[in-house]
Amino acid sequence: MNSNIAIEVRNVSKKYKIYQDKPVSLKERILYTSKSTYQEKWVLQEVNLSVLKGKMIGLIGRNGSGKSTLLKILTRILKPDKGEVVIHGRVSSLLELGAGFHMDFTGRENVYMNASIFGLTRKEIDSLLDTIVKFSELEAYIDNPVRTYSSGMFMRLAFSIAIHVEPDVLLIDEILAVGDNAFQKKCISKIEEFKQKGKTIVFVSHDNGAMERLCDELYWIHESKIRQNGKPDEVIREYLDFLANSEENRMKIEAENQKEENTNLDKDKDQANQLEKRWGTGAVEISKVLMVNPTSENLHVLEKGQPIDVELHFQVKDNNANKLVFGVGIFKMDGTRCYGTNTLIDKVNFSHKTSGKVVYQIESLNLVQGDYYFNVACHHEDGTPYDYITKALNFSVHSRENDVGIAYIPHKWLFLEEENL
Ligand SMILES: Nc1ncnc2c1ncn2[C@@H]1O[C@H](COP(=O)(O)OP(=O)(O)OP(=O)(O)O)[C@@H](O)[C@H]1O
Repeated sequence: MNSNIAIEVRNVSKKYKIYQDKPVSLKERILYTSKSTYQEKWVLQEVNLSVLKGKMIGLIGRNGSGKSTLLKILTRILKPDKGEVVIHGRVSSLLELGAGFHMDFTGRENVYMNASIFGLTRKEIDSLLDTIVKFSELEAYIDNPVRTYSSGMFMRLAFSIAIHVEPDVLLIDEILAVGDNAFQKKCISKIEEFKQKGKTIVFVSHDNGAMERLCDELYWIHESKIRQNGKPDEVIREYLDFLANSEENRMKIEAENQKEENTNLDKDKDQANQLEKRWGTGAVEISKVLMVNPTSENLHVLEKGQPIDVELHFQVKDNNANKLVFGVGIFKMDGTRCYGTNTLIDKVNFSHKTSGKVVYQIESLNLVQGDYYFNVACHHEDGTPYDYITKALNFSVHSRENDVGIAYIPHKWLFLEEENL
């Protein structure tokens, strides 16, 4: 093995046994004494990777793709069924440390127990204890049993031990999912400090932004195999495109199901059900709602900030229908209204009486990542409903940013030195 390599994973495969029809009662246990049936499921297949000393790699992939299993194999909590792993140097794993905690012992006792696993003497731990406790910000709780800790406190202590025992290789699983923002920042700057000291790090996280910023190389694990590895920005782009396509397919299937449901509803005379989705006199009918971009594709998945046209195709069924007002409402899938307006509110005079289409043009779709739907409506100026459709269109917004809430509010940040105030 090249002396610059810290971690080498060669043809590693791992399978789990998935048990079926587990007997639940004592009677069942007695009656079905034969061995339980199980299926074998390969959760890692022929995984190869190597990490140079001083480099930080990240593992990304959807839930259940096998990232944590690989980390457990690196930590030696699990043995691979095939292949081998070679690691040079002392390994500290956040996974192992967390798992190694004794719930009835205090935080302080756990520091001693865990650090001693790494070969530190009592004297060495004595001199490190204050630093470990201070970093974890658990001074007030360090003499309480860890079973009384929240998951955030638990991870803070585990992370603090993991980085202070001076390992050569650090394995971290989802540290950014717990703890508050301030602590996450501290973790990230500690990880950066670690990198500068030439330590090797394997990092698993769903925070693509942090992965792109911190890692030298990413491995995308998909359905138990490495699908791609390389420069973080390239791998993340491919990964997001893949997710957007899967989402597109999911939304298409949902749209198809909804279409089918609507057709069934038309046939069904259950008025109550129909009213929930669609109501109005029918004097004007919204026959089609489409989201299109400048090349006129019918879209379901959009990038945050992209321009988009929403087309409302309508047919005037009754010539007495006049003073038409068209409206749209954008909702999150949980029913939260994000925005709503209509041609009357926007003072757009709509005097046409013939069939056609109304286009609601959005210059920049500033919604944060998530799933949404459109409600659309046509009514008379006096409020007489012609056609109201709930969930006329489902769509997803994808974003490479991690802002939260509903919509992006245009803003900037300014930093002024004290002397300039
Ligand atoms: N002890 C176990 N017994 C059986 N199946 C398991 C066991 N642990 C994990 N699995 C299965 O193995 C697969 C890979 O799990 P793993 O936890 O490695 O995925 P992951 O990529 O880390 O997912 P996540 O992002 O949700 O943490 C999943 O299908 C999971 O259900």
